[in-house]
Amino acid sequence: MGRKFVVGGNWKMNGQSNQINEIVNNLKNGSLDRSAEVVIGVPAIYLAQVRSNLPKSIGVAAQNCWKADKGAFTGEISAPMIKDVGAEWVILGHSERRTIFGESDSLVAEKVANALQHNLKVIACIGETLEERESGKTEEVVFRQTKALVPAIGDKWKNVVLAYEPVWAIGTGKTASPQQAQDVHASLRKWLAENVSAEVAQSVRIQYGGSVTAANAKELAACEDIDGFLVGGASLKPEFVNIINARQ
Ligand SMILES: O=C[C@H](O)COP(=O)(O)O
Repeated sequence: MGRKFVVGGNWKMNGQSNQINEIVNNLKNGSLDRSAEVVIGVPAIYLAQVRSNLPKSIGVAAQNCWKADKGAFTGEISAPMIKDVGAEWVILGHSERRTIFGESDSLVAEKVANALQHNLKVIACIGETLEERESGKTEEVVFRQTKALVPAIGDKWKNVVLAYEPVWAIGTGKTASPQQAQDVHASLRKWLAENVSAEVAQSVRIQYGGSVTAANAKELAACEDIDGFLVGGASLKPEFVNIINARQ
C-alpha cells in the first residue's frame, strides 16, 4: 500500500488571533485534496483555540514538548497537556530547537520517547547544515540523528513521520532541488532497511522541509521517496492550500 501524503504547516512563533483566524478559515473553506493528511503546528498558547476551530480531519501539532509529564519546568509544556487540549501531534527536533535552544540528539530522543508513550504522533526533524553538506557529511549527520531516535521509537514507527529539513534551505528561499531531496530520502530509507526493518523503511513517511512554496511543491511531490512537506513561511499564506494539493 502506498504511503499517505502528509503536509505539515509549522507556524513557528508567528501569528496572533487575527491572522490565525484567517489561516484557519482558509483551511476550512479551501478545497483540500482528501487523500492528503494535513497537520498544523501551532504556537502552544493557541493550540486549544485552533483545535476547536478546525475540523477533526486536520491534525493539530504542538511545536515542542518536554520529556517529563509535570513538575518544576518553568515555561515548558508536557505531552499530557497537548493531549488534554485535543491536539494529536508534536513536532520534535526541529533544527531551530537544536541550534537556538541547544537540543542534542539524545534530548530529542527522550522527548520523542515520552511523546509516543502518551500516544501523541510525532514529526521528528533531521537535517544537515550547509557546512556539513559542503564537507560531504549529509548522510553521516542524518543517519546519526535518525539512529538516536531508533530506540526512542521502538515499535511505534506508525506514529512517526520523519521530516528531512536541510538547515541551509530553511527560511532562506534556497530549496533543495528535487534530486537533492530525493537522494537523501532514498538514502534514509536504505539506512532504515538496514538498521530497523524493511517494513519500516517501506512504510515510514518522510517529509521534505525547507523553503517549500506553491511554485516548487509539485516537482518535489513527484519524487518517489518524498511523502509530504513540513512547510514554514508558506504555511502562513493562502498558497498553503496549493501545497497541500501538490499531488493533485
Ligand atoms: O518546519 C519548517 C521548516 O523549518 C521550513 O521552513 P520554511 O518553509 O520557512 O523554509
